[in-house]
Amino acid sequence: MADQRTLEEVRADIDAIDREIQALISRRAGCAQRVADIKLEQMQAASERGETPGEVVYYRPEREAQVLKRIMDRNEGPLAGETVAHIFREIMSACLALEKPLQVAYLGPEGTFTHAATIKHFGHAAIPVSQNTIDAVFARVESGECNYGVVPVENSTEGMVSHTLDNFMDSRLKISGEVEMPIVHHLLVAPGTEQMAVTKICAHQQALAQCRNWLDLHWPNTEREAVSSNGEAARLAAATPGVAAVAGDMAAELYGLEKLAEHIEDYADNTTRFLVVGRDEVPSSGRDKTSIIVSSRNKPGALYALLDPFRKAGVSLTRIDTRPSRTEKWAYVFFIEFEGHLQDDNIRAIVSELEEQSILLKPLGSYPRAVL
Ligand SMILES: O=C(O)C(=O)C[C@]1(C(=O)O)C=C[C@@H](O)C=C1
Repeated sequence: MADQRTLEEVRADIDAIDREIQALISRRAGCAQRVADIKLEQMQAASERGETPGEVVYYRPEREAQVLKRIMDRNEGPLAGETVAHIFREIMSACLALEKPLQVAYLGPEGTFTHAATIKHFGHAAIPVSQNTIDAVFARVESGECNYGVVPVENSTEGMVSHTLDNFMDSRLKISGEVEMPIVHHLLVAPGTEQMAVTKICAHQQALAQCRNWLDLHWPNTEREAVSSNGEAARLAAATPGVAAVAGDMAAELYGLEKLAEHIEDYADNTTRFLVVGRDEVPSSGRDKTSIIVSSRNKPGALYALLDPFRKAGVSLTRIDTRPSRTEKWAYVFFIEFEGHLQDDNIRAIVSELEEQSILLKPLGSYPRAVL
């Protein structure tokens, strides 16, 4: 039967539902506060037992991934599952901030896609802390100044971010999570800037590369300048007459820029993947990935020998990349990523087999597969 309610009746129903939702959110926040007390009590008890008293870890990525995955799996519409999950992402972010506000270092400045990935993963109640370099993100987390860090690790058109992989070679940080962001570039200018007034286009080198064909077609004779980040490009466009920036929506919003052209990336499914780094290992969430660094002697069949344990165990590899070892000329290390958790028996067996035949094996962490 068609819905016969009047506008006033429907709005009265919405008001009643909003009161219920608000009451439930407050109850949920109260539960989060109780969880925080329990975590503190558990840490104090461990310290009294003489176990090494670490810091209380309030953020639980495995739990958050489970909550968000369950939201999406049981969603029945009319809102899309991802939309509802984003709402719960913000509720959990606010609940976690009640327990302990997180300081999250990211590759800045404000307006970069890494900034957007940080907000997407941790929600708006986290405190993003902009860093000028990937090295600085690792350093802020290693020093304890920040709780976690977010760094770019690969782009679907440009490949791996080698500087991130190199940092993992020496860092004791663990991977705590991953974020995937569709990379949508626009040509941005200060409000009121006419197209003919643009004399220079600024962007991060990767953004210039990802929009090369579009720029060659539409702006073949305009100077292009690679700058440190898309956020910096947007800042220059806002401050310098005649400068346009290739950057995303967050940069446009932060620097008050207008879009001369939208979606100028050459490949529609252009995606960048980011890694979340922290000081603690993450327990199994049930839907995990593991990343390791492994190196073997430079001999025939060395790579086959490294991959065969995964084949025998039927474990899917999701990524494999190489980087110079920096310690031995023409020796390489492999960054291998695969499904499963270091706590799983089959993964333990693979790792112990790799340890026997490699000269270097460094687990970088097991972490929940991206849900949002
Ligand atoms: O379950 C916990 O450990 C909580 O702290 C609660 C909660 C939540 O709001 O659901 C909040 C923060 C954590 O990162 C995970 C989940």
